Amino acid sequence: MLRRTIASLKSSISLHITEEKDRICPKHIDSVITFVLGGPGSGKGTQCAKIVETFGFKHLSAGDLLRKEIVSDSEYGSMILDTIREGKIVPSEVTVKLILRELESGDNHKFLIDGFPRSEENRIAFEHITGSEPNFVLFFDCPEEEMVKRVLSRNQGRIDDNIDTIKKRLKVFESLNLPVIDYYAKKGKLHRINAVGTEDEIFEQVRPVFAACEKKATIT
Ligand SMILES: Nc1ncnc2c1ncn2[C@@H]1O[C@H](COP(=O)(O)OP(=O)(O)OP(=O)(O)O)[C@@H](O)[C@H]1O
Ligand SMILES: Nc1ccn([C@@H]2O[C@H](COP(=O)(O)O)[C@@H](O)[C@H]2O)c(=O)n1
Ligand SMILES: [Mg+2]
Repeated sequence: MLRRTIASLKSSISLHITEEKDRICPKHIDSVITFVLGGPGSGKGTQCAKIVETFGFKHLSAGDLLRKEIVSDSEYGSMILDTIREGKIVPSEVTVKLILRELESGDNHKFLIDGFPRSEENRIAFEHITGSEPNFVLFFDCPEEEMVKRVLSRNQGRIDDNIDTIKKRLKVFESLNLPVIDYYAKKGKLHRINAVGTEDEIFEQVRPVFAACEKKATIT
């Protein structure tokens, strides 16, 4: 059902989704969708790798999908590159389209959507287009100083891993991403994780969230 609706949606997504007909409403969606949020360098990707290994989720990193789009022949490539270099947010329709393509591919129905939604605009676009909400949301809460230290020593050749872009990303995190985190906290969907400590220590806070989700799925 989800696949069919997404397939029909793929051709209809444009940069301005305003019409009712452009929505998909997978009411019977049986997927588990987890949003993974946190500032730059808070450890989202690192912890997602552990969740994949332990709980078999499929990891979709919005940033990775956008970076792949830059190196492909995408019409959006140069716009995405400029946006990432400036630490700003790519228009939601572009990012949601990339996420939907991944949700549609493969057999896995348990998804970690890392680095999304980064703004209320992202959140609303996802809800509007898919007609669905995340089952729960992880927030890796990390002090700025630690995030800056981690990003500057990441050494993966990312164009945004420099002090100027990090400062911009931190401002964007505070102004656009924190309201989304507050939104899910108010909805009772947020799991706040203290992102300071070793990778293993942090994962020991993450593990019970997914263990409870598995238990619930067994019972229902
Ligand atoms: N608990 C930790 N302690 C120290 N370093 C860590 C920890 N977790 C991750 N790192 C390191 O910090 C860097 C950033 O981690 P990661 O890429 O997982 O962050 P992220 O939240 O995905 O960042 P971004 O939003 O920029 O993609 C990496 O080099 C990673 O190895
Ligand atoms: N929802 C998103 C996610 C990311 N971006 C852009 O990509 C950059 C890198 O993202 P990471 O998750 O890999 O840190 C980010 O700074 C944004 O420029 C986006 O626009 N929308
Ligand atoms: Mg990451």
